[in-house]
Amino acid sequence: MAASGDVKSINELRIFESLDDLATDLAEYIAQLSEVSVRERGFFTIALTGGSLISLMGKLSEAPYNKTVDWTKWYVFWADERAVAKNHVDSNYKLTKDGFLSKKASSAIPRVEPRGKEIQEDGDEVEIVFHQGPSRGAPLVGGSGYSEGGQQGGGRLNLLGDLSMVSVLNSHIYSINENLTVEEAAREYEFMIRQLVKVRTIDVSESNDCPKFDLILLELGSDGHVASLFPHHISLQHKEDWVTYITDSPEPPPERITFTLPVINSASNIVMLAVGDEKAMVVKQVIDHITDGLDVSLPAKLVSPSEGKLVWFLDKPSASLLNAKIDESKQDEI
Ligand SMILES: O=C1O[C@H](COP(=O)(O)O)[C@@H](O)[C@H](O)[C@H]1O
Repeated sequence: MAASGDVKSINELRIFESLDDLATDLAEYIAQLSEVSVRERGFFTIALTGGSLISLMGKLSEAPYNKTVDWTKWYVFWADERAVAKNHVDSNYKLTKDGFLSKKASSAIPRVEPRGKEIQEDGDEVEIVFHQGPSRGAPLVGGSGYSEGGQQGGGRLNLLGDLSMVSVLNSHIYSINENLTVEEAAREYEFMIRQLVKVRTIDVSESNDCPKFDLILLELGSDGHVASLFPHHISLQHKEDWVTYITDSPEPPPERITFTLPVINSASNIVMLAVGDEKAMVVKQVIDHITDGLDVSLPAKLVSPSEGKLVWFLDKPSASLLNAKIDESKQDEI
């Protein structure tokens, strides 16, 4: 595994012709990870963030996933949250609930078209899957500091009835407590995660005892931030805490809670998402520019799973400035 900040830590770049293709493949990827985790561990622990990520994973609520994903085994967390009320427009919880967890289905079919490989500037080969054109492919086979169930008792499991919704149990949705100070909320969230690690609902990293989420989904901010880990911020140095807080976010709102880097880098799988041409420069800086040591000016460069896999999902505009050299001769082999 490559050192932090080294581009070699990226295991795969996926670049898509359209947002629709990206969303289709993202849903398929998450569904496959869910299937593997449920088969191997009996649970799927997924940590979400905000931004356009939530709408881009919306196809999971559509056919076939609405019926094939074992939603009852999902445990949902937030890798970062803004310290606002849960019904506030800035809340990542609200974004997820409105845009995903309570979404009705339609009937799209996921498609994947793998195309090539990329040779990085340093000579390392990164698997690259280049997606283009109208999709064609196969449907998936197989299948507050407190949880929502803590408030309401029971979930909205509807396995026997309406299958058209994302049927995650309310008791498996671990939102951050809006009624505490940001410091208390971070502490309480970490405590709750520790309890779930203790009983192995959340897996554990053997190398550092950190929680090992099955999947953490991150979106690259224009300034290179991920979750609520911002450039040059002291929180980038936090090694002991699993969850920390900030009160001086450069982007509003100022108070936020975030997973620390050791937790992010202990995940089994990390998805890094960036879309739109406004992300093109920062994508280039993070992927193409090789730096020595810890580059605290671009937190996304510090995302480097110690045992897991990091896959980038980009659309063409966000990837437009990359020095990606696509090996055309290999495109048909993949
Ligand atoms: O503040 C946040 O921003 C990122 C996405 O960055 P943006 O520049 O696209 O708005 C998001 O992933 C993160 O969860 C959130 O809190």
